[in-house]
Amino acid sequence: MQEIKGNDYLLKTTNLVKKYKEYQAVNEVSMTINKGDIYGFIGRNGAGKTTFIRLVTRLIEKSSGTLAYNSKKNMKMGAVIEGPACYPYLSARDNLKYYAIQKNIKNKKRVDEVLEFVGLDQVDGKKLFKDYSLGMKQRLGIGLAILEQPEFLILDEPINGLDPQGIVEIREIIHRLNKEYGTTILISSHILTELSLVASRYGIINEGKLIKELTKDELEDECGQYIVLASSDNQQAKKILSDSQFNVESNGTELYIKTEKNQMEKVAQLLFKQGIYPTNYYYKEENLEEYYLNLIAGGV
Ligand SMILES: Nc1ncnc2c1ncn2[C@@H]1O[C@H](COP(=O)(O)OP(=O)(O)OP(=O)(O)O)[C@@H](O)[C@H]1O
Repeated sequence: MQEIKGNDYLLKTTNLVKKYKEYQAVNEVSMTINKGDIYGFIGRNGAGKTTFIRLVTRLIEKSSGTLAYNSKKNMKMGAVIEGPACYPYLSARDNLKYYAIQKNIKNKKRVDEVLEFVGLDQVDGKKLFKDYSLGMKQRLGIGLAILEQPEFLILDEPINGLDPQGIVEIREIIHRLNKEYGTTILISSHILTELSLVASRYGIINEGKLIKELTKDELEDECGQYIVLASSDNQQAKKILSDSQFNVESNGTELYIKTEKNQMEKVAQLLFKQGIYPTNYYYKEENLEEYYLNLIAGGV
């Protein structure tokens, strides 16, 4: 686990609980989000992601535990929770202008800056929010959330239902916000492969409990790397490889040899010498999705 130095964290929760009657939607979650993180918050439907996000944005009251921000008294926070909250009969510009007035934003150029930042500056000004594509709606939602240049941005399932192009656009916005403005971002999703392209740290929640927190590097280390082998005699192959100190598991039809890619030749030679011939032989690196499914199943 990455060491958290004194003041590096932005948000720290300790044993945070949200109960609905006897049901613990968030169950003793101790999470740390560091300044500058793009924190990928992973969990399947009903795992407790939105409830946790509503707690940290103080939309709902916690039942117990602590929640601490390490920032100035009035830290600016922006959020898009359960879809963008925009006026359907206003254009992007008018939606932004309306929020700018509400939030008392004096900088007259800010609306144009945001429109450009989220790629909506070229959209026909007569087009209303209700007629936007889902991707445009999400981008405007993010635009509203960043109007005040928040230190912390929370995006709840921002890529749900988007087409590949829409996903790429949101990903670019997230990267730019983090790199150019140093915005700390919490992004929840169950589209794990997509999350793995943006997140620098991960928290995995299941049935209300945070079951794992890890950095991108730690995830790469923990994701399994193995040779997959089917052969003329799997049982004998397993014995030969185990005798040579390889860590081998079998699923009945294939062997999984936990080792590095550069061992492929050695493994093949060991088997050939004993007259065993592969019928299928390849190297596999487990991705975030497979790691997560294994973790949820208690397999890691
Ligand atoms: N206001 C509420 N009253 C009672 N139960 C609730 C309430 N809000 C959420 N829950 C329950 O808490 C659990 C967690 O819900 P939550 O919406 O946080 O999950 P989620 O991970 O965001 O899922 P999804 O991806 O489907 O939005 C669910 O079982 C849900 O039914």
